[in-house]
Amino acid sequence: MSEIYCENLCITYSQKEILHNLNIKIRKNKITALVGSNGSGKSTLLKTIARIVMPSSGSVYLDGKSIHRYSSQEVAKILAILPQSPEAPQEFTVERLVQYGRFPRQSFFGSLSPKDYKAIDWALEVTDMQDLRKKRLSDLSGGQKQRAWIAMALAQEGEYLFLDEPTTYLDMRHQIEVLNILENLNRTQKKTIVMVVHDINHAAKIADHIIAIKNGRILTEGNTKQILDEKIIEDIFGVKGLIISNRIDNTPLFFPLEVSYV
Ligand SMILES: Nc1ncnc2c1ncn2[C@@H]1O[C@H](COP(=O)(O)OP(=O)(O)OP(=O)(O)O)[C@@H](O)[C@H]1O
Repeated sequence: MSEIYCENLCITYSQKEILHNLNIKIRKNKITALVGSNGSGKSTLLKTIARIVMPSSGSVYLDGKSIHRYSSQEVAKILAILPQSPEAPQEFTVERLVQYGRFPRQSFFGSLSPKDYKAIDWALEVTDMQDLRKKRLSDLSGGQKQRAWIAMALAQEGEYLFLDEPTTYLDMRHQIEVLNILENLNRTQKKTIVMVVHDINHAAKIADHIIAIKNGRILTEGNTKQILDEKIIEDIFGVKGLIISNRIDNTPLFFPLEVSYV
């Protein structure tokens, strides 16, 4: 199992430092949620860990070597990233999209092997997309589309799955559906998942570890019980509210009340 961590990570855009000196170790076989207000640097952090953005100083290490010294194909065999608004030609079928997930593993001749077909079938099965595999992306609902993209990322068969706001734009039912798929993937396949999530209750529902980013720094990190705290959430999001208890399993939930101006 590969190991990913970052040391003294700084990111600069147009001479402005966005992320300042971050040290993070990704917990293997766990779900980590990155939370924080708009513009705090969550997506930038996710993209840097996934080798898409180059740090201005510090490094992301994959098995002890800077991730930026691996080829993109080597990295793609280990991690798959689903960006915030992925795009593909709308006439693509689900199957065709998912096939692209096999790209880093395909032979020089680019033809799909029985192993590729097996991985594609598995990814469609896990995301409950088998019946929709011949449908065009243009004919899918938002929730189905998101599942198709998750299937594509899964077909890569990496140990790590990085997702940027996978539940955004989905209605409540589809949000829960996607969270359940991710939770199952982690619990049954031991996938290590790192996801940017806006809804703190979603993070609390499935994450083993929550990292709160504020102004490009780690404000705090911990498990659900440690982070689901009225003062901490006010600090992260600038919102006052109440921690209430889910009467089914007593897990904490945050109920927002008002904007905090402190
Ligand atoms: N390519 C870019 N060039 C210049 N500045 C950028 C670029 N991408 C992001 N930024 C800036 O970096 C900061 C962090 O952005 P980022 O998208 O990482 O935040 P975020 O926490 O993911 O926000 P959101 O929750 O709104 O998606 C913001 O101020 C943003 O404007």
